[in-house]
This record gives sequence, C-alpha cells and structure tokens, in this order.
Amino acid sequence: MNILDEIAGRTRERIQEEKRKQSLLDLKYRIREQERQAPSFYGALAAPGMSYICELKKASPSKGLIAPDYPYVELAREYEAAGASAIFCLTEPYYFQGADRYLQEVVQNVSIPILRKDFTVDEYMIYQAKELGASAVLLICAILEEAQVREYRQIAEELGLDALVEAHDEREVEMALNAGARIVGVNNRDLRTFEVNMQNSIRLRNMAPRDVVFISESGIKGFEDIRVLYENDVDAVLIGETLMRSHDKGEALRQLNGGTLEQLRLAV
Ligand SMILES: O=P(O)(O)OC[C@@H](O)[C@@H](O)c1c[nH]c2ccccc12
Repeated sequence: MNILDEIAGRTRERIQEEKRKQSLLDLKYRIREQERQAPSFYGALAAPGMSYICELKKASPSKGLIAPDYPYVELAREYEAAGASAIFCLTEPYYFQGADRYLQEVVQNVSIPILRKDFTVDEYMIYQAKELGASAVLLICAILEEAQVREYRQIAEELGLDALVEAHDEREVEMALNAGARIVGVNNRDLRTFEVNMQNSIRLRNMAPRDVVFISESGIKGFEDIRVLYENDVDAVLIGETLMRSHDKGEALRQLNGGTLEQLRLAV
C-alpha cells in the first residue's frame, strides 16, 4: 500500500470518530448559524501575475519534522505581510501534525483566503472546513473517483467554498476537468514515491483552459523555478518547506520573486 492510500484510510477512521462526536446533521445545523463569508480563494489566485500560496506545515511524511517550533498564527501573519495571496493550512494530525484549531485561529488572524489542507475522503470534511472558516478545500484525484470529485466540488460550491483539485498526471488532470474543476493544482511531488519533478506541472499546464486557475505545487526552491513556471502560464505556486525553513518570510518571498517585488508582480 502506498503512503497516500495509507493516509486516506487513516483519515476515514478519524472522520468516523469525529462523526460520532458530532453528526453531519448537527454540523449542517451549526453552519447555518454561521454568518461569516470567507474571502474568495479563486479570486485571490486569478489576479494577474504570479500568485504565491504559502503553506503552514509542521511536519510531513517525506521530510519528517520541519518546524519543531510552530507559531502558526505568527507565521500566517508573516506570510500575509510578505505578500502571499493565500495560505494552505495542514489539518491532518497523524502524518503532518496539523490540527483543525490551527486553521480556525489562523482564519481569525489574517484576511487572505485559507485552504484547509487535508485528505478529503468524506463530504463531512467539507462541512467541517466551512465551520472552521476556510475559503477552500483540497480534493486529491489519486484518492477519489471522478464522481466523488464532482460531488464534493458541488457541495463545496453550495457552501460558498472553492475546491482545489489536485492532479499528478494526464489522466488525473482530465479527471479534474471532467469533474468541473475551476482550480487545478499539479503536484510536482509524486506522493507515491516522493520524487519531485518541476516539468510535471509545465507539461500538464496546456491541458487546462486559460480560465482554469493552475497551480504548481511542491519542491519550489528558487527564482529559476518560478520564472520557468511563470513563462509557462502557471498562475500560482504553492511553497511549503522553502518558506517554513526560512527565518525572514518577506525576504524569502522577495528572493523567490527574483530579488524584487515587481518582476513577477508579487501581490503586496
Ligand atoms: O514543501 P513543498 O515541497 O514546497 O510542498 C508544498 C506542497 O505542495 C505539499 O506539501 C503538498 C502538495 N500536495 C499535498 C497534498 C497533501 C499534503 C501535502 C501536499
């Protein structure tokens, strides 16, 4: 069994437990009481120029512990001040050491959109994301059927959330588009082997129409990576480890952007 299937299985168990504490019906009821409308994730990324999405990730299966000290609210504020268009907040507890409350607190402390980064395997998780205040959810093609991607995307939409559909190869990009995805992320890291290849998103970019927001994810380390992606019509980049490990987030983003804030139009 590969790591992705393992995480998906563990997530199913976790969600079953959570449902026992609060049923889907109760959760739906709580959401109806909610007044806050989260900022648009799609809108933030569709802006002209390269958009930067920064990730809050304490640990990962491929890298182990990345940030022993994890002041997530402070980090989120730094990302926002540095010009990030959006933030991905890991909530998966067992492999990424995330937590729902990280997301909940971050949402209350920044005004840019936040995506709940988790392994969505049940509609319940989309309602949870809404309750936590997220602007978007992640749907990973490799652990879902096309019909599920479509259904989950529609549920998200009904709740006013965007869905980022993550794909890794031709077949999955096709699946994402068939399921009606408006935001497609291509992971440069093969979650089955952990290998990173930037050409992956460049190669797949042309499969998606121009109005689909296209995100290149993982393994992005410097300006050269970003420049090539930008020249190949990638709308946004998702950066985790490089930023988590840098002390000055503003300076790190400026370097990624080629030493300036203008060249690729980092939105500040
Ligand atoms: O830390 P990196 O190499 O910059 O990667 C970030 C992000 O792309 C990666 O964390 C990621 C991409 N897709 C995911 C799905 C689940 C968990 C994590 C991920």
